Amino acid sequence: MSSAQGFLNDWVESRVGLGSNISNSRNTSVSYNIKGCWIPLTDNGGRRSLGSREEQGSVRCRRDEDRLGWFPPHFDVSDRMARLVASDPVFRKDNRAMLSRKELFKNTLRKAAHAWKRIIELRLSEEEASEMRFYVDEPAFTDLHWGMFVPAIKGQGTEEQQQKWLPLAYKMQIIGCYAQTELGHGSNVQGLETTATFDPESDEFSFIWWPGGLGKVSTHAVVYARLITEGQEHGVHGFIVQLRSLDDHMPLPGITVGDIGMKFGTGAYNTMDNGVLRFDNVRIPRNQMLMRVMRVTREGKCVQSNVPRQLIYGTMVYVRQTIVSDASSALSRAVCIATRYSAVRRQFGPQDGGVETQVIDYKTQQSRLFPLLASAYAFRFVGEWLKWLYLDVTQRLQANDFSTLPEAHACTAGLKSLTTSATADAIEECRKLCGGHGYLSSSGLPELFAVYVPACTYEGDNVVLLLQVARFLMKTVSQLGSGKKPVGTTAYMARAEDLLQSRCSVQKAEDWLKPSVILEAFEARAVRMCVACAQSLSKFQNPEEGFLELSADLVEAAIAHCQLIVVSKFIEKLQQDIPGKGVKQQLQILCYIYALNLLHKHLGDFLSTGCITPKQASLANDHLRSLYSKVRPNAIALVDAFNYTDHFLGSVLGRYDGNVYPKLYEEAWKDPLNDSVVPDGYQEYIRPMLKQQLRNARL
Ligand SMILES: CC/C=C\C/C=C\C/C=C\C/C=C\C/C=C\CCCC(=O)SCCNC(=O)CCNC(=O)[C@H](O)C(C)(C)COP(=O)(O)OP(=O)(O)OC[C@H]1O[C@@H](n2cnc3c(N)ncnc32)[C@H](O)[C@@H]1OP(=O)(O)O
Ligand SMILES: Cc1cc2nc3c(=O)[nH]c(=O)nc-3n(C[C@H](O)[C@H](O)[C@H](O)COP(=O)(O)OP(=O)(O)OC[C@H]3O[C@@H](n4cnc5c(N)ncnc54)[C@H](O)[C@@H]3O)c2cc1C
Repeated sequence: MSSAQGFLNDWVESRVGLGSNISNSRNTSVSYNIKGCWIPLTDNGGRRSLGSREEQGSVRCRRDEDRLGWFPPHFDVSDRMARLVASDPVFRKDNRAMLSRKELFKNTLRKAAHAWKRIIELRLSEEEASEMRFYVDEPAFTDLHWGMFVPAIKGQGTEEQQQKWLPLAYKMQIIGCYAQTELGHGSNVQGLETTATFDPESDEFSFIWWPGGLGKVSTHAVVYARLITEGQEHGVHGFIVQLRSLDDHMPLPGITVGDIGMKFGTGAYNTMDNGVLRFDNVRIPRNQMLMRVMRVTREGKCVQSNVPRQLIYGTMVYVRQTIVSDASSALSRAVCIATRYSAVRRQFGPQDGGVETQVIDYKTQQSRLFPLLASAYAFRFVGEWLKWLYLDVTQRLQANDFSTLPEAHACTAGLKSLTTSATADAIEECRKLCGGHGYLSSSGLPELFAVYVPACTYEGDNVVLLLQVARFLMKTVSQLGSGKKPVGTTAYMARAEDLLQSRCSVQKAEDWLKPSVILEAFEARAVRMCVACAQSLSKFQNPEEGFLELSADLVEAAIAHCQLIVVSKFIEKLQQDIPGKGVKQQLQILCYIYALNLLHKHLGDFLSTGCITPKQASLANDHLRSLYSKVRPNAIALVDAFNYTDHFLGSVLGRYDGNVYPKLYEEAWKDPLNDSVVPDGYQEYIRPMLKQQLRNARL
């Protein structure tokens, strides 16, 4: 097996030198198997050999029986694509922060074109291509083309429209974006001002619009606009619009298009050409309206199909679901950097002058870091479950069963909100966990934060999305007495009466080790917060007014419900058969840490709703502290299990070999400021100043 195919996991004693290794420090050793790779969990000071994983030729072959069947089966694909990208100089990314916007963007185009060439040459499957794009690790127009333009046509186009447009899109003969947001309207999709007016005379639409989309690359867009026919409005629909000539890339007549300018951070999301688009009486053929939900006849009549009109929002549901899995990736990446560096970094230490303490051994470091590690696993599991839920709802929709659509909407909206907010905060926390060096661009964390943080806004502002969850929850509560049994993620509400009365049974710290106890505490908290909101709402004559007035409380209730989903899916995962000695036990510890840390952070909710007593809260905290000690010996193995190459991590602090300090020094010299010893500007500005002071001194 070549180094490009395998995963190095030889754990050997390495030299103990300040900051030159990643190590753990106590004495147990269990085998650990995660994401299909064999990893010995160790804490015997079992340090790994130096040398980045890409460079190593020695590989321990994985055995099939070591695999965790319940992980997505794509480990091999993912591993192969990661190495392919890491070994290709075109995909180099360590110079991004130094490039001007124009250079940066051109380089992104080069990478996208090169990736496409490799995809064709190597005849990569869709899964392989998607993994390759992931490891290239640079936001680009292709994300929107594959992630939104294609799904919009698939989900909202008729069969005939799919047959016409999809082959062109699959072969990249057209490149598309998703143009929905306007200058004045993003969250409020119904309020879009762009109109598509049907003109029966010429069988064409006309548009006036301002979108956020792709400013420099897309030849086509799915544009969302309010449909007007026969002088009447028929809601927002998607329309395929050609923006640029396929010959010379010039905008078509009536179209003004460009980039909206630099965004947050250097490098970061500026590889993406978010754009401005104006239509001035642009005309498109009638059959370019996506007509799965509603058809417009040649005469301009609207014919509603049997699918619910919410399907027009279907692409957003799809993307929100992918964003939850992406949250786990971004979080695990930041946690991998912070954990490895925390094992390398030493500060203070024994009074007798021995070696200083690894900062990972400080309880404060553990209490900040390990809940984030637990969250990375929790989000991975909930992301897998959400993928399943999405596939399930898609299959049902095809069979004209629309019953689970509201739940799918609530789950994707709520979990997108919960996981992206937590991940953005966590990346920043990881930066702080790395002390001063975390602020260096070469730590990889500032760029990761800048690239990631818009996920809290795009694809639905996180608060707006939680309000959607709250609406769904209030509807569920209001139907409790009507005999309609809540199902799926709200099934626990069927036990509302019991949960409103229940008393937590914890008497000693270990009682918090029972999954049923944890689940019940989270269920009781969510139900009580939802019912309290519903009761407050019922006091308003106008429910919409009440909803606005109580929106902050409703958001809290929605968060409680979404956290319950994550906790319960983690617990469900652990009920499955998990091969590998000690693996289940480690995941159980992470599960408890995830849940008990949330409990600790949201203690106000649990205490004020009477779900637990102050004494039980204090026992939970005691227990949480003891769990950190159990994670500590395996912390490095738990982040190695994410199987990230050094190229993908893009962090000097997170290097696999732990060789942080020499590499930090090396990186510093690469900065263009160090190209010359005396800086440009010395003669103009510094020298005259110094001379002036000299003259003044002489005077
Ligand atoms: C080779 C490479 C391969 C692959 C690449 C793969 C993947 C890449 C994937 C993706 C790319 C990822 C990231 C790219 C980065 C950035 C992309 C960002 C793109 C965007 O931002 S696009 C714009 C997104 N915009 C929004 O999200 C707007 C948010 N607003 C809304 O969603 C809605 O307007 C609203 C829900 C907030 C309110 O809408 P409304 O006013 O119409 O709704 P009501 O509150 O009145 O509700 C009416 C009714 O409808 C229900 N509802 C609402 N939304 C949905 C939905 N989405 N699905 C189902 N049902 C929905 C709601 O519950 C109400 O129901 P009720 O029963 O009547 O109560
Ligand atoms: C990097 C990036 C990429 C993007 N890519 C695309 C793309 O490809 N295609 C596309 O069409 N769009 C895209 N967008 C736009 C994005 O989808 C919107 O910005 C997003 O949906 C938020 O809408 P908004 O900007 O109108 O926010 P606003 O709704 O104006 O939000 C502003 C504030 O108002 C609050 N608020 C709004 N409504 C309510 C309410 N009802 N109750 C309480 N509070 C409320 C919000 O919580 C927020 O605090 C992108 C945005 C970014 C940042």
